[in-house]
Amino acid sequence: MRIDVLTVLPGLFDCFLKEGVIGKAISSGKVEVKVHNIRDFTTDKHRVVDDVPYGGGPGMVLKPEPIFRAYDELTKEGEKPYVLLTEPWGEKFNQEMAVELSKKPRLMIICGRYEGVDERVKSLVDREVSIGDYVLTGGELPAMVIMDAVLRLIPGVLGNLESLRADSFSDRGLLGYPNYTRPAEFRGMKVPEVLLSGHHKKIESWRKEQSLRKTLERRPEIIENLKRKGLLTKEELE
Ligand SMILES: N#Cc1c(N)n[nH]c1-c1ccc2c(Cl)cn(Cc3cccnc3)c2c1
Repeated sequence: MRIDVLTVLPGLFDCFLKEGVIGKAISSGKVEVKVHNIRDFTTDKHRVVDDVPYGGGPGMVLKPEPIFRAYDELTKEGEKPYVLLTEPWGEKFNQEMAVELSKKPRLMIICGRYEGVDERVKSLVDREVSIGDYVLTGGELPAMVIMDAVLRLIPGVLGNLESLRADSFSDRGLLGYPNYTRPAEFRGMKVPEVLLSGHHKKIESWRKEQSLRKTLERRPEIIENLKRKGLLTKEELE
């Protein structure tokens, strides 16, 4: 998969693209991510990317020309990308969308800043996406959240251990089970006996029960949704 990111703050992506699972996936060539500075697609001496909003109002708006120039330049060859625009009021991003996007051969993510992008930019966009009902200062963090959730789904990106963990639980949106490591007792708090038993079947069913219980308590709508889709097994429903 290739992802092109358009942003006026390319430096925000430096650590994200160098470290961890995503950094390894890029350095190993499993995925390709290119970050482009919208300023590099301006033609004036001052490399202006924003301007005051028509009709007045606070803040600045990202101009359409540099973004269109970037799009034209980056789509001259190869497959046309599926274009995302991060927006405060976009469609809510979720695991289902992450799975759908992970199947696209090429994505482009336009990250806005200031008060947003000129409305005409949306003629390039396939999906306006928000990562949640809270207000951030710009579209770069949402772009990193989306890339993280999508790229981990690309075959080969997760290591063996992690891919075992990425079972039907997390990918069904169920909450995770409790994790413990040494010591077996710490400040009077003991690790559940079952986890010390070495009985893999019992451990697996304990973890499944913990995950379902936590999901039912904290996010009952996820359980209802899975029930409706027939994605819970008979024993999971018991
Ligand atoms: N995704 C997402 C998301 C989220 N969940 N919160 N905020 C954002 C987000 C995404 C894109 C932009 C752009 Cl472009 C400018 N801003 C700042 C802003 C915030 C509120 C009103 N006007 C501008 C963005 C915020």
